[in-house]
Amino acid sequence: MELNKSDSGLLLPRRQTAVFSSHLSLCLFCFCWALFCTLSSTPNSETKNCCIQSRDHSPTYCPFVFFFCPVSGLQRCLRRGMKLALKPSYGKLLCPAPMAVITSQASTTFCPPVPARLRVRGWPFSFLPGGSPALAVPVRAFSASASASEFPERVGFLGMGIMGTPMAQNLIKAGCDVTVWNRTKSKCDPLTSLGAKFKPSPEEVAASCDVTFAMLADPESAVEVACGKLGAANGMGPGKGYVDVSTVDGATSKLIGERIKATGALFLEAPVSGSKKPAEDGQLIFLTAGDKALYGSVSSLLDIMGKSSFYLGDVGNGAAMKLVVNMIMGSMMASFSEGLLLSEKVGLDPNVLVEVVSHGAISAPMYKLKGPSMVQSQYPTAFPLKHQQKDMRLALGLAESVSQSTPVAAAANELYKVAKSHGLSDEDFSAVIEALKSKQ
Ligand SMILES: NC(=O)C1=CN([C@@H]2O[C@H](COP(=O)(O)OP(=O)(O)OC[C@H]3O[C@@H](n4cnc5c(N)ncnc54)[C@H](OP(=O)(O)O)[C@@H]3O)[C@@H](O)[C@H]2O)C=CC1
Ligand SMILES: O=CCCC(=O)O
Repeated sequence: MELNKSDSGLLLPRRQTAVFSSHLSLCLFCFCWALFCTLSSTPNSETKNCCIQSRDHSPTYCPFVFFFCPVSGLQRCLRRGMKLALKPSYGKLLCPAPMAVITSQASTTFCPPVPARLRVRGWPFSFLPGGSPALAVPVRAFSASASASEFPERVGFLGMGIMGTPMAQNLIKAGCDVTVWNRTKSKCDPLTSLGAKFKPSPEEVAASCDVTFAMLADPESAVEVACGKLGAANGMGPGKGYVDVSTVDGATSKLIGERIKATGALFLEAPVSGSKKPAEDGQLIFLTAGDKALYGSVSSLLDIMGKSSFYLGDVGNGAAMKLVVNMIMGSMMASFSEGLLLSEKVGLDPNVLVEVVSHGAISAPMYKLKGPSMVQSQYPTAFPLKHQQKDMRLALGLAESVSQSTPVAAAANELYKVAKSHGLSDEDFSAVIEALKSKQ
């Protein structure tokens, strides 16, 4: 066997020397990387409320992730007593590339949720029975005057549709104690199998939770669930909060808010921008208005479900902002549909049009996401067409209330109505293109 003389004078096999030096280089690289990132990073709004979601990370990697997390200012967050939450995007943003891959891997098998009694406040590690370390989400009690750093203990969620389901799932995965309800009970099954509790009415959910979210189809269902016979308002009271994340008009939101507040509870409207995929990825945008104390109290929950939130003042402003955004989106989609069909009619490849648009000033993620399937007449539902038409109708009502002229949106609304009359209500709203085809 060939031998090398090491610096210390020891004689080592040549292969061992090579292995030793490659390990040494790796350690050196890791150390330099951690040092560089620690020095170069500061806690920002991304890291401020971050916490490690135990289900998203294999415990094998958790300490590894944590080792690198000085990197991201995470240890500094901890030292300052901030809540910790690590989202895959967080990993992608701040960790080196290989880490991004590791941190975005979900591992429910190896990293079970941390039981509340085993969580250690202010320290991210807890030890599960069997000795496997997992990362814990510190949980604190909710109060109406809670600051942004507090975490409501028991969270209710009403409405397990396309949006409500992934939003509630993200809360469960983050370690929240979640209780769910849905008109069609079977849609709660995926949530209860993840650990959620079930209650048979909105009233009972609200009565058993500190804060209750509602994600319902339209103004009628939002009012029914909040103020109806077995509605959430009956279970509300001082020290509780109700957050309506459905897309409704301002008048509906005010009605619900008044009913909730009459019980002594707090109310926040918080409709969301972003569709099915952002809901799954915890990347929604919340447009909130109402009780600011409640906004502060639930901000950590909004951070789990979304990437940003706006506080817009009085109830009605969040609803108005959401309707204006969706009015623009509805018109954009109608116009895009016309463009796709016109390009095809004049002998162009609509796929190339999608590509051209994506390079220019009118580029929008929505076109890139939905264009290719629209060309193939496929409309996998993320945002149901019936909801887009509802939003156009409500936006036109808003415009009417202040005598604002909106002829483009009014024309687009007609197209959505035609699409609905062709049985496309439950297709994605991009199916509005079919209304233009059938006209010809
Ligand atoms: N999908 C999207 O991309 C987005 C949607 N939104 C908005 O979010 C809200 C929900 O959307 P989404 O999840 O897509 O819609 P879905 O149609 O998938 O879900 C609607 C939910 O409302 C419930 N519901 C409907 N009518 C009633 C009623 N009368 N009483 C009780 N519950 C009722 C449904 O219960 P059941 O299961 O029993 O039918 C279901 O839970 C809408 O306001 C929509 O405009 C906002 C942003 C994006
Ligand atoms: O209300 C639906 C919004 C859909 C989106 O923002 O992509």
